[in-house]
Amino acid sequence: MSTVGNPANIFWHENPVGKAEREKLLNQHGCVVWITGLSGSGKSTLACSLGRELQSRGKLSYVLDGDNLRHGLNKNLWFSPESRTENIREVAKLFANAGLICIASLISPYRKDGDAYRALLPDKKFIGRVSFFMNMPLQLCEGRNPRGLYKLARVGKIKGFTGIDDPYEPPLSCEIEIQLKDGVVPTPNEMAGQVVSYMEDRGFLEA
Ligand SMILES: Nc1ncnc2c1ncn2[C@@H]1O[C@H](COP(=O)(O)OS(=O)(=O)O)[C@@H](OP(=O)(O)O)[C@H]1O
Ligand SMILES: Nc1ncnc2c1ncn2[C@@H]1O[C@H](COP(=O)(O)OP(=O)(O)O)[C@@H](O)[C@H]1O
Repeated sequence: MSTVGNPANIFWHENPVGKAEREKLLNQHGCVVWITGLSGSGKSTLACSLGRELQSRGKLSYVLDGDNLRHGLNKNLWFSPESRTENIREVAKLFANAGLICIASLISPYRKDGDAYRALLPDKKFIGRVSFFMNMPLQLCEGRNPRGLYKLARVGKIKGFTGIDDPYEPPLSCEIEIQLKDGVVPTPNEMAGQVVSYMEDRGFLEA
């Protein structure tokens, strides 16, 4: 019997420098800021603005964008339910463990996956997470239509597009929900400010 790929032959190596030491060095807590929402809801915009705000405060963050990962690490994944579940998952946890503020921006359309991410990052004291729901109406996202993908989905040239012929299940619980205020979209700076205040209040920005 072949032993290639047998998990019994794979061993965990403990690193003498632990997360707490890395965090002390960086003076911050490694955590995942999870941003979910429809395509065009503003996830990447918020992620960039938040990254910039944290940088200006001397905090080390890194944006993991669903689109970007699909250019490299996840380039073999497509948009089947299984692939969507696989996308990012463990990578965010690794970044948080490295002591970084990992800003994970991805549609993450299925509720059960959101629950799995929460289970993956269970203890706020060690690997905290802040879930963000960009609760923007489909009509607005579709109207923005930044890469013309909604149009293609509407005429059946892209199959299984989230919000059109594939579901988006809004999360049942999240730390922060971004919504229109009197029909107006908050500015990227306003949104980033909201997350930073949340993180400050909960001590994520100091070790
Ligand atoms: N079928 C289908 N459904 C949804 N989105 C699609 C699809 N095909 C391509 N795209 C583009 O891929 C981006 C979403 O990638 P994600 O990794 O965030 O999606 S997922 O979490 O795995 O569902 C998404 O980018 P964003 O607009 O940045 O969200 C789309 O531009
Ligand atoms: N708060 C905002 N105010 C104004 N325009 C926005 C805002 N957020 C996003 N946009 C615009 O909407 C489009 C889609 O945003 P993007 O961040 O790419 O969404 P997503 O990553 O969810 O697909 C972009 O053209 C962006 O400039």
